[in-house]
Order: sequence, then structure tokens, then C-alpha cells
Amino acid sequence: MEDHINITLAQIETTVGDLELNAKKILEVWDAVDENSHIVVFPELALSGYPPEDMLLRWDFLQECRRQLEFIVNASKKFKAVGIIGTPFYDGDLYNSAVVIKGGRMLCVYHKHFLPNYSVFDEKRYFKKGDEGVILELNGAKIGLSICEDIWYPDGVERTYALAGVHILVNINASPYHAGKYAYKEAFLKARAEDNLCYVVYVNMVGGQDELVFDGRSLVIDPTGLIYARAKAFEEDVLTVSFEPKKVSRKRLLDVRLREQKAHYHVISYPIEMSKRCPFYTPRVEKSPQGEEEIYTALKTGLKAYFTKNHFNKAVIGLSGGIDSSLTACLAVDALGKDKVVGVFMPSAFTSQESKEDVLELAENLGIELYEFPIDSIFKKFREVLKVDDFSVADENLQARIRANLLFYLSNKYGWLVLATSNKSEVSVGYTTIYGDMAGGFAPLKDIYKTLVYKLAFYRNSIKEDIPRRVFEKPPSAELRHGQTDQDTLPPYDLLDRILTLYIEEGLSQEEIVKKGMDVQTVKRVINMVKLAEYKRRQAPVGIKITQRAFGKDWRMPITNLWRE
Ligand SMILES: Nc1ncnc2c1ncn2[C@@H]1O[C@H](COP(=O)(O)OP(=O)(O)OC[C@H]2O[C@@H]([n+]3cccc(C(=O)O)c3)[C@H](O)[C@@H]2O)[C@@H](O)[C@H]1O
Ligand SMILES: Nc1ncnc2c1ncn2[C@@H]1O[C@H](COP(=O)(O)OP(=O)(O)OP(=O)(O)O)[C@@H](O)[C@H]1O
Ligand SMILES: NC(=O)CC[C@H](N)C(=O)O
Repeated sequence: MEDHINITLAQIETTVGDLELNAKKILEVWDAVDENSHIVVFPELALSGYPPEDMLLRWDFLQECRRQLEFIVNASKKFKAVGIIGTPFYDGDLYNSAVVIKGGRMLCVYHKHFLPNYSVFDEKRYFKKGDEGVILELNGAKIGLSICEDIWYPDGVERTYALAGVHILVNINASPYHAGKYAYKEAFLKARAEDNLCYVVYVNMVGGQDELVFDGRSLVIDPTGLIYARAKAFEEDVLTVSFEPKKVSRKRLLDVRLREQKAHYHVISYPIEMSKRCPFYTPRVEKSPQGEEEIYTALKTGLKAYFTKNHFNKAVIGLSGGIDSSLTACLAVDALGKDKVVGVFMPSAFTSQESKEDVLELAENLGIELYEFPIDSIFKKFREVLKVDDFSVADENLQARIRANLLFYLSNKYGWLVLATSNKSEVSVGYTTIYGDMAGGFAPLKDIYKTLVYKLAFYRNSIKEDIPRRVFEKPPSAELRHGQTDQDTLPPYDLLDRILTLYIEEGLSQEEIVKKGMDVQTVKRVINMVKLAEYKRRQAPVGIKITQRAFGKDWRMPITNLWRE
């Protein structure tokens, strides 16, 4: 057995549908590490991008996946290292697979066993489940393969691998981010390593795809359950790690728990001889961000991926002088660069002088281009045409709709992405105008409750104080009529967000929320607003998933719904 073998965790970002580009990137990374590594491992479905959704129901797409896979196989003739590539794989039926490639040929294929079909995942819609394990025996070191969800089960294929004497479990992933998930994953991956008395190599995807963000943070856990190596968070990273299989063998002589267990899966082993000596790499453990820093970085990653992959040249934001649009502007500048962000101030008769000053100060601090388009004359003209004298909610909303028209004119004319500024509290209760301020191409704060908007804005200002202090201090107002504040219509945001979190994230009933000490009428009203706003949410722009239950694929509520709490 070799003293050590090197495995490279290729934590890359690929793009759904751009198979040629994805294949090119895979080959470039492989080429760069080929001399110094025995095995190069790419994320789940790296070749197609993740999730390819209903593209997987197109035969032409699957054929192109196969063609690009064969291109990679052919190009690998010049490589010495083994490559493990995640790809859709058609073989009599469609599988989510890890293809093992060596020296110009496909050595074997592992098909994912556990297909997630909850939350944002629909894998049973597309794939057939695999039922056979794959072990690579590289110069005597045994390496067992699995894909993402497989390792979420303590008695899954990894347990069978351990019983077959595997030293290293390699698990490839496209694991979407939500706040708190990394700590949970780290804990159970440590348990897998400890229980199976071997190394765990967890290779994750990074980047963004529509509402999903992938945080990277690929991990290696050693047989004692300690973090041995970690790749960067929210960035591409190629991490080569040296493993000593003998450490596993020695540990299993002292800790004999595996002898008492029985295997569940059929496993095939593939021997690989490689006369190649690689340098020993001291493991690198990158920092893992937490709290507001982590969420802010996730938002930047998601926004940048959406903007870049959909080929926008600038992002445009209606700046009101409020906290939501101010934070959205900071995010856009941090994710895209100040030259790619345009602010638009659209005052009406109800806009305060303070709002104007705050918008000017923010734009100047951020160094972004700012346009001013007053909307009074348009508003008057609309009312004239409509022949109305009184002032109702419809007139409030009309102002928001005029602003949306102007923003989409700029978007349409210059190819700019309109960033909607709605936050999760507003989207939950429908406190936003449909086809008005709710309209946009992308809504970065869609899954951020208002109380968290403030925390993120504080965090952002702690790096550089771009948001004027007054924006934090003034009561939130839509400024659609004189003296309006959000709190005329909504409960205070800390109370609202507590009720919403219990109802949406934790699934508590009205009665259970009231038992937690909240006023029955307020809880009733909030839940009713959430239900009535379903039609708005169904038409809302996509935004970045940050919580465990975002208003995207995780939330599939009926619009017509007569269920009474
Ligand atoms: N189930 C359903 N299916 C299809 N359409 C449905 C519907 N229920 C109502 N509708 C229609 O929806 C329309 C009402 O919705 P919409 O026009 O949005 O108006 P609405 O929800 O009545 O009012 C919007 C609220 O958001 C506030 N707002 C607006 C802008 C910004 C902010 C802020 O602070 O950021 C707050 C504003 O002050 C007001 O309280 C009506 O035309 C109604 O017929
Ligand atoms: N005067 C304005 N000029 C430009 N855009 C505006 C203006 N008023 C509102 N908007 C747009 O509509 C969105 C919702 O309006 P709102 O006044 O609620 O602002 P906000 O940024 O959400 O701040 P807050 O709710 O904290 O007052 C804003 O974020 C902004 O994009
Ligand atoms: N692609 C997958 O199998 C992802 C499922 C897994 N539970 C995760 O969220 O990481």
C-alpha cells in the first residue's frame, strides 16, 4: 500500500446548460493538478450544472451530456490521474452518476442511491435510483463512492463500504445553502467518519443557480472525526489533500466496532495501479464565515451568479432612502462593482426632503450613477385620464406602479436587471404592490425578514459606513401618502417576524403561536394576510434562498385555499 495518496477536491462553479464551458473547466482543473494528484473529484452533476430541472426530460440535452462526457474521456488520454465527474448518465434509464475516468476510458460508473424529493429537490421526477456500490482500489487504498444525499443516511452505502474495508469515503455534492445548514452538515459528516472509522471527502459545488446558492466549504474529516481540510466558502477552490490509508487500518485494529455489523449493499471493486509518486500536502483549513457575514456573502454570490450567467450589463434599483433599497444597493455594488449599478430616485409629492438627502448621500458614498425622475406629472396625468378626485389605496399603489414602469423602461432599453427590494416580511403578508415595487427581475432580499435586513445593513456599515445613519433611525414608510408608516398597517416588525418565523419556518398553528404568548387577534390577522398574499407570491420575481423554507420551490401553497386555521 502507498504511504499516502493525493485526492484533489475540485470545488468549481458550473453553469446549467453550458455543457461545453463546463467540460472545458473540468479539463482545465484536471490538467492543472494532474502531476500532483492521484484522483481529481468534481461535484455532483458538474457537467450539466445543478439543478438542470426539466432539461433532464429532453433527449437532445442528455445526448449532449453524453457527447461532452465522451469528449472529456477522450481528452483524459494525456492525464495520469483518475477523474471522478458528476453527470446525468443514461444507461437504459436516467441516473444521477459519478463517472470514473482513467487514461482515455470510462472505468466504471456509480449511480446515486438516495434521490432527494423534498424541499427544493425533485430528483425522483428525473432519475432512477442506483443499487450498487463502487469501490476503487488504488494501489491498495480502498475508496468508496457516493453522491450527496447518500451520505445523509447513517446506514447507507457508506456503511457497506466501511465493512468492506474502505479507507476513504468520497461523496460528491450539489448541496444548496441555507443559514445554519453548514454546521448541521459538518456535525453529521464527522459522525460518518467516526462511525465508519475512515476519512470522509465531501466535495461541494459553489456559486449560484436561480434561487439557489452553493457555499462550497468542501471538507475532509479524518477517522477520529476532526476536520482535516476545508476549502474556501462561496468561492471556487481546488484543494489537494494527502491521505494515509494506514491510519485507517491501524485505527480499525484498536476500534473493532465494525466487526459486529452486516453489509446491506452489493459492491463492486475496481483495481487501479498507478506508478506515480506525488508530494505530500499539509492540509489547509479555510475559514468558515458565520452569522451576518455568511448570509451577506451568500446574497452576493447568488446575485452575482444570476446577473453574470444571464448576461446583464448593469443592475438598476429604485432608491427611496429606505433601508431595503439602501441594503440592496450595497449588495449590488459589492457583488457586481459600482460601475455596474444604477440608482433611480423617483420622488412624488409625498417624498420627504430627508429621503432625498439620504438617497443622494448613499449614491455618493457608493459611487454609483444616480438618475432622478419625479413622478408627479405622470401621477396627475393618470388620475386625469381616470377622472378621479378622491385618494384611495389604488392611488397609493399607482405611484409604485409608475415607478416600476420607469425602471422596466430602463431595463428594456439598456439591458439592465431590475432589482426588486421587497423583503420576506413584506412578501409574507403582501405589504407590497403587485406590478409595483414588487416587480423586478430578481429580488435579492426576498428571503430576508425585515429585522434581519437591519442586522445585515449594520454588518455592511461596519465594513464601510455607506448607508446614512438616519436610514436606520427613521420609521419605515412607503411614502405613498402623507405621514404613512409601515406600522399603520403591520404589527411592529420584531413581533411580525416572530409570528412569521413560527408559522412559515416552523409550521406552528395559530393556536400554538398564541400559546407562545402572542396576542390572538394579531396572530390571526398575520396568518390571514399570509394566506391572502399567496397570489402575489406566485407572481413574484425569484430571489435567493437563505432560510430553511423560502418562498420558492420550498413553498408550494395553493392560492385558492379555504383551509381555516
Ligand atoms: N386571489 C387573488 N387573485 C388575483 N388577484 C387578486 C387576488 N386577491 C386580490 N387580488 C387583486 O390584487 C390587487 C390588490 O393588490 P395590490 O395592488 O398589490 O394592492 P394591496 O395589496 O391592496 O395594497 C398594497 C399594500 O402594500 C403597501 N405597500 C405598497 C408599496 C410599497 C410598500 C412598502 O412599504 O415597501 C408597501 C401599500 O401601502 C398597501 O397597503 C387587487 O386588484 C385585487 O383584485
Ligand atoms: N421615491 C422613490 N424613488 C425611487 N424608488 C422608490 C421611491 N419610493 C419607493 N421606491 C421603490 O419602492 C420600494 C419600496 O418602497 P419603500 O418606500 O417601502 O422603500 P424601502 O427601501 O423598502 O424602505 P422602507 O420600507 O424601509 O421605508 C423601494 O425600496 C424602492 O425600490
Ligand atoms: N443534491 C442533493 O442530493 C442534495 C440533498 C442534500 N440533502 C443536501 O441538501 O445537501
